[in-house]
Amino acid sequence: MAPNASSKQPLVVPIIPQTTGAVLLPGVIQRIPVSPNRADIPSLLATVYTRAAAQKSPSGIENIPVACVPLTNDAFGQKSIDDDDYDISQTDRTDIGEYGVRAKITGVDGNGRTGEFALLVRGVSRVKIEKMTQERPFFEAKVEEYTDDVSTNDVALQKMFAQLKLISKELVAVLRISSMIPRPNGALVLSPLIARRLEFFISQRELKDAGYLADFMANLIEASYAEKLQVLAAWDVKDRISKVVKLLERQVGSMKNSVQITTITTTPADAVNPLDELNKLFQRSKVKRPPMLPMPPGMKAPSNLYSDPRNPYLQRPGTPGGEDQELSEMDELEQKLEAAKLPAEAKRVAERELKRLRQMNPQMAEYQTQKTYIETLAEIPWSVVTDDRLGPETLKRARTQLDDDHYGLEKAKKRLLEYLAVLRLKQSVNDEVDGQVKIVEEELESLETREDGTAKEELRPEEKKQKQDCLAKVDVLKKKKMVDKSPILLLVGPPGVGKTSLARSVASALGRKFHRISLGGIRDEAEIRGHRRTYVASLPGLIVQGLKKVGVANPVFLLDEIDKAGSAGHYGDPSAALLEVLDPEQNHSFHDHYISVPIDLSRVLFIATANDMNTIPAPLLDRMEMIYVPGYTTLEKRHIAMRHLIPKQIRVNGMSSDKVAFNMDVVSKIIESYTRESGVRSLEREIGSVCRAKAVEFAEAKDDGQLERYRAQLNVEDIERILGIEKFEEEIAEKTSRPGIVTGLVAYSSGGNGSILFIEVASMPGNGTVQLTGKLGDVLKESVEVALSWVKAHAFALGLTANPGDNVMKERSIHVHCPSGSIPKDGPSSGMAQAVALISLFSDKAVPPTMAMTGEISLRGRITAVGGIKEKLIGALRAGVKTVLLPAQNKKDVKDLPVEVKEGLEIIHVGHVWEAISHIWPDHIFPGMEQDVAGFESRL
Ligand SMILES: Nc1ncnc2c1ncn2[C@@H]1O[C@H](COP(=O)(O)OP(=O)(O)OP(=O)(O)O)[C@@H](O)[C@H]1O
Repeated sequence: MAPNASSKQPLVVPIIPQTTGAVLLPGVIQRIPVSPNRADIPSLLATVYTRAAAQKSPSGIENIPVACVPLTNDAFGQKSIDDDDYDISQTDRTDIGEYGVRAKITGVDGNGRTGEFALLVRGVSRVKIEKMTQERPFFEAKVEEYTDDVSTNDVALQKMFAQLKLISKELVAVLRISSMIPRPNGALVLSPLIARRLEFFISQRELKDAGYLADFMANLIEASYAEKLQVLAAWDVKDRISKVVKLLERQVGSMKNSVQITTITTTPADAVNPLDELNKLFQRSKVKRPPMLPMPPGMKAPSNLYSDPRNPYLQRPGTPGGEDQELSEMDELEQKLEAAKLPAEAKRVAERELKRLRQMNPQMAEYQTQKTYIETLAEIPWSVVTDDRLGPETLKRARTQLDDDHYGLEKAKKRLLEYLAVLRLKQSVNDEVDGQVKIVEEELESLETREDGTAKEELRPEEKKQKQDCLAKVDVLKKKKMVDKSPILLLVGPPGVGKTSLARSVASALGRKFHRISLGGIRDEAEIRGHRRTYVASLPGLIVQGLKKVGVANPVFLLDEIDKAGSAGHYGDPSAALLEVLDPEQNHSFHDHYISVPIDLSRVLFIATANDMNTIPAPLLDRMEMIYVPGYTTLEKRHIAMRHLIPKQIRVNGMSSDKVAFNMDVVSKIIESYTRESGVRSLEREIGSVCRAKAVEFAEAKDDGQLERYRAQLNVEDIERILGIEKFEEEIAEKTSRPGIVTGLVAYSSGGNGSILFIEVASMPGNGTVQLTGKLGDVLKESVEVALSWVKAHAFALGLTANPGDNVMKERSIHVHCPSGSIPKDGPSSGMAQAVALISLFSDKAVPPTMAMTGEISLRGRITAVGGIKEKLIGALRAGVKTVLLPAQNKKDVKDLPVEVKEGLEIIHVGHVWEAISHIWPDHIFPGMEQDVAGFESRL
């Protein structure tokens, strides 16, 4: 016996002598035509049927084994026999070959008109004839059965198997290429789909299937009768593989050389062409004839391959032993669509498109586009949702989550919790309504069923009325349900203040999936809405892509940097598309150009972020609820650093708290000398740099075996050594006090940041003109003029002119400049500072540089309220200001200030310019001040 085969018990089986050069191989289904002069087959069949009936076998004759044995020919030292010449009565046992294949008769295919018929047999395993036990009316013999016994540890076999797979795939590849070449009518081509399936089939085979794959491939290729007999006689798997590989190499070589392939099989004309059958099988068209497709070993071959659920090619995913990938692409798509539970409209479209796809030739370029579209439809989470974790514990859990992740931000957290509370309330109302609906529906059901559980045929009049009442009640209750139109939240604040991470915390507190869509720099509406399918390489928009990615219909979407999305331009208006996304009234039927079926976005919780509200189009802003996330004070930053950023960076950089330790001084040093920002992003970066530097130090000390020299605790000197020279110094320290320079305060709308601003006024000989530089807006220019008018009007009272009638601007011009780069400045809030700067210049008295001021000025010198007090004062404190003059009307804003600011700054409220200058220069006597103030007060 061959080393790679094992024998089983001998068994006695009827023999079907194979004529016409056909050779059945194990795992292959073959159609054996039976000519009228073959008397042996009818009697063989009769016996088989009788045996099957005696066994009461449910699968009929399939259970009765037979053996297909080729007749001997020259290759085996005997004669070659043609089908028509074959006469069983003239055949004796010497004409029957030594080797054959145990087979099952899987069907009988008859032609009622001609009386001809064919047997459908499936090869199971190789057999060797031991002894002929009967010759008439049909041959029967005692045979020994052999099955492949493959050792998976056999290295040589592994190599041969790899080679077999390789050359098999090459054959498919060559077939595929040759199919693309135009050929005469009727010539056989291998469809790309089949080729792919075939490739897949080959690559799926494992070492244990080595012999089976060799048989499979031998059946596919062009080979002479003798060569096929040699394959049949190759009991040893290695021997068989080497024979088949040689045949395959020859086939591939000849195909490569010839462009024209008309047929690749030498099977007789009336036998089934395997390629043809493969095409049919894989396309699953409704062909009548069973294919000559090899079945996996041990697999039952059903008589109808196309409908039998045991057919591996038809098995559904998940069924045991099923090769789901073997399903046709169409089936997979259909199943995907089914699983996606599309809403009615989408379903209609999907079915229509699937139908179109079925009619398309897979070689058409459009085929793939069409397929991708249907796949995208199936991948959109139409109905899949994650459970909102909105129970009694929600608010508590959300609070803890927000507090754990963020320091401070009380107002933002409060607003987010309010939002969650509303969401929960809505849901509990809905749950209650659902409960009531259920009770009414149960009532309805009991009304319509008899006691024995069967449905009543007709209702009594009073029952009919009761039913109508119930239906009306259900209607009313359903209307009571709160539609979950989640408001869109907009988090506005400077960069790095935790807007993104707040949104992330909300998502995790709700147990929803989180997805970030970056809108910065989007100019093309199609990026949000997708491209129409008529465009080449069209894709769905960011929203649909996001839905596909998260795979649920109720995620949290963060629309990051909504203020930086472009407005109407060359490529449509992205903000108009956003409007549709964000409007709770519209977003239950969002329209993506690519998908072109309305998509319900109402269950998505949108949270948008922006740095600057001013650039958000008004209609968009109108749809959102704003939550302001202000910048942090140094104190807050210190806490954030100690509690969140340092532990995070220590972890991220592979250190631990016993290897690197920060203290408050170190953190303050980093905040004050290396960062200047409203948020904490740079701070986090710098802390990261320090951790990395310490990691290097630690690793070096460890490598040198000098761990005792390593110091975990950081000090201020370490910071200077690690982070280099200080990046920022106190701005105020740069300035020495000079007449004509005043420190103003600004809150930049871009970035929500506050800072100080120097107003410089210089005087020069001239004719009373005023020059303004420093990127000043119109309102600011006007406030300079108002300030100048007041100073000119009160020049004498201020002691700037000798006589009441003199013009302070006579023979001089002034130049007002607001340095600090290209930052655009506008707004009236520097009016007071302008007036003070002019007075300082004309009177030659400097204003203390640590004093800053903000306030609008009226023509009569009154100081009125301004906005952005918190940012301005935080900025002022950061810049080293000690005293600030604020309008008296802004007293209420001071209450909300962080303690650190209140304690760090002396805040003086003033109502009039006179009041301001009396605080600035307390020792100076202005000649007309008392009279002017008295006059001013009497006019109030
Ligand atoms: N209050 C805070 N407590 C703890 N960590 C914070 C806090 N604020 C910000 N952070 C941290 O600062 C980093 C930057 O925050 P985030 O990315 O959320 O900023 P952002 O406001 O979204 O900025 P941008 O506008 O630039 O997108 C994150 O690592 C975040 O965890």
